[in-house]
Amino acid sequence: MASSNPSPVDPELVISHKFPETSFSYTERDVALYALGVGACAGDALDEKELKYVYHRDGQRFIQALPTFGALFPFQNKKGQVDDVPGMQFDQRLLLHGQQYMEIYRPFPSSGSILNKIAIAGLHDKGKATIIEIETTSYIKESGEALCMNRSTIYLRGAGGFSKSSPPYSYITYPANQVSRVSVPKYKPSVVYEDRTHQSQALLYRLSGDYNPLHSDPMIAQVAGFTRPILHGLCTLGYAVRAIIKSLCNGEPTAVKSIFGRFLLHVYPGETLVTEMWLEGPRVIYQTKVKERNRAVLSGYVLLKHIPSSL
Ligand SMILES: CCCCCCC[C@@H](O)CC(=O)SCCNC(=O)CCNC(=O)[C@H](O)C(C)(C)COP(=O)(O)OP(=O)(O)OC[C@H]1O[C@@H](n2cnc3c(N)ncnc32)[C@H](O)[C@@H]1OP(=O)(O)O
Repeated sequence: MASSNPSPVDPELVISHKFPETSFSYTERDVALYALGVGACAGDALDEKELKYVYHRDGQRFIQALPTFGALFPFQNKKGQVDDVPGMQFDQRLLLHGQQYMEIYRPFPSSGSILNKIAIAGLHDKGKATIIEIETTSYIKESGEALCMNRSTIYLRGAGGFSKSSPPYSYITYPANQVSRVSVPKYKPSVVYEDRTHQSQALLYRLSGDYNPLHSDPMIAQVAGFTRPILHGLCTLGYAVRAIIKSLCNGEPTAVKSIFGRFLLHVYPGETLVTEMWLEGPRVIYQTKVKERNRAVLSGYVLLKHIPSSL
């Protein structure tokens, strides 16, 4: 007899899905708009470590892209979003960004044409939620050189419970030890950096390509369980990584090799982000807290190319 309450996820259909390749172009204006969206120069328009992200400082030829600029590339996938995946039924308003992992292979040009190759990298039944992981590898279109890889972990509240047997369904295509939750050290952080987001931060950040109404529409935010629109997870990650580059890498955006972040709790625009950093060789463990609520909202690590000498 057919069930009146069909399973929200058909795992075989989901993991066999093949996304088409997608391409898009960006300009220096996109690079600068993104930097403003993650708070560059917000506290000081003359900031000598950050002006280069938004302006051709001292005759500099190109605006320099922050490494997290590459986290925007998956959002240009017109045909590479979770709602395009057959075999998935979920309420889009309950979707949350759970984790982000990025590998950066070469510095981002200040403008360019990009080709995205997209694949399902994970699917997990968490009972009350389903987690889907989407991996996007981005290439310079003309040369075919790989620029970066983004693996986005998406937490779909209310869409779990599809496993037919125990243990619950879990599938990944990558080494399990590559992305795991970090334990924040018990000892004092090497550096602490504080940044106040603006009330309109999500409204500014969305112009970089993530138009999810959870970040702009008060009614949708309430349906999703929040008192008002929340900040994009990748905006918070952009603040944290910018704080690390400024504090430990003298503002040099090409110092970063890979980035991992787990979104622990939502952030409301206007709140103050306090990022604590622990330097362990070339690896920076970090935790970002919201000062007003004294709650951790993000933790992870950034792997640098070299051990910083600026401390
Ligand atoms: C292609 C690119 C597409 C990208 C789309 C992104 C679109 C964006 O516009 C959307 C956003 O930016 S949303 C804003 C940013 N994200 C957030 O604010 C979420 C913050 N985190 C939370 O609220 C909770 O951690 C919450 C709710 C996520 C989980 O909390 P709980 O329900 O209490 O979970 P819990 O009971 O602790 O754990 C259940 C199982 O889930 C795993 N888990 C928990 N948090 C996770 C997280 N953040 N990421 C991944 N996995 C997570 C737990 O490990 C647990 O699994 P297991 O039992 O196997 O250990």
